[in-house]
This record gives sequence, C-alpha cells and structure tokens, in this order.
Amino acid sequence: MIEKVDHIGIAVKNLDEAIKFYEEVLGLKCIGQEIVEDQKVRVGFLPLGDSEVELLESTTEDGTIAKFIEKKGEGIQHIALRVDSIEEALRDLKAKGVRLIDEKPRYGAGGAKIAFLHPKSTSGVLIEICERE
Ligand SMILES: C[C@@H](C(=O)O)C(=O)SCCNC(=O)CCNC(=O)[C@H](O)C(C)(C)COP(=O)(O)OP(=O)(O)OC[C@H]1O[C@@H](n2cnc3c(N)ncnc32)[C@H](O)[C@@H]1OP(=O)(O)O
Ligand SMILES: [Co+2]
Repeated sequence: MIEKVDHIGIAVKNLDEAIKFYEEVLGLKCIGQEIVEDQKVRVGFLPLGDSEVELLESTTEDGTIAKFIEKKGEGIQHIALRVDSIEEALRDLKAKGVRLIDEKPRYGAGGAKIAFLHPKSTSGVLIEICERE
C-alpha cells in the first residue's frame, strides 16, 4: 500500500530563512513555493533523493503550524507517505481502527490528494498520506 516517504514536513518560523539554510548550508535546491490556503501554510519544496523536504510557514497566527511552533518549537511536524490510492488507503486504515483527521482527501501542495492520521493513534507521529498523479 505504501510506496515511499513522499516528504518530511518541517515547521519553520521564517520560510525564507529556512530555505537559505537548506540551500546554502546543506546544498539542497528549493524548486518551488506555494500557498495552500486550506492548510494556512506557505510551503517550500526541496527534493532530496526520491523524496522531498517540505518547509512550512504559517500564514496565520491560529494555523496548525503556528500552534505547533508555539507548543513544541520549530521542527519536524509530519511525515508524508505516498500511496497509489488514497481512498483505498483511508478505507483500509479506518477499518483497522486508525483515527483519521480527514475522512475524505483534501488538496495539498502541488495538487496532491492528502489526508492526515491522528498522532494519538500512530505512536506519536502525525502521518500524512498522499497520492499524486
Ligand atoms: C501543505 C500540505 C501538503 O503536504 O501538501 C501539508 O503538509 S499542511 C501541514 C499542516 N497541516 C496539518 O498538520 C493538518 C493536520 N493537523 C491537525 O489537524 C492538527 O495539527 C492535529 C494533529 C489534530 C493537532 O491539533 P490539536 O488542535 O489537537 O493540537 P494540540 O496541540 O491540542 O495536540 C493534541 C495532541 O497531539 C499532539 N500533537 C499535535 N501536533 C502534533 C504533531 N505534529 N506531531 C505529533 N504530535 C502532535 C500534541 O502534543 C497533543 O498531545 P498531548 O495531549 O499528549 O500533549
Ligand atoms: Co505535507
């Protein structure tokens, strides 16, 4: 069902500064930025092998990323796992008793279909499942 780590989501206070670090210090390349209104985030993508680093800055004071940083500080906020069919994956996970944050897929960065699993039912990690064309 799960194909690979699609991306690692990292909550940052300042996207431009974080991109600078990943580019100038780590040598990655930011290939795009996008605002995802539905999630109240500004996102930067930096491919890394077969996966990506997703840097996330909150666009509002009350968004999930702002809240995460307030409580835990900057850092890894979620891990995204690629599936070939998100509807099938959600059905399967629900049947297995996993607590779904999103019963139905939403649209994320790059038009991907995404849905989150609650960290209280995944041993403490916020897991995003995602399907891309
Ligand atoms: C752009 C898009 C894309 O890729 O395309 C994205 O990724 S958007 C990425 C941003 N969007 C999202 O994260 C959307 C899904 N996330 C959410 O709905 C929320 O953040 C929740 C995960 C439900 C948490 O919200 P809630 O209001 O419940 O926060 P809370 O601080 O009261 O947290 C409740 C409990 O969950 C834990 N908790 C909260 N956020 C966590 C996280 N990121 N990882 C692990 N645990 C986490 C808290 O420590 C707390 O545990 P204790 O009770 O033990 O203290
Ligand atoms: Co994500």
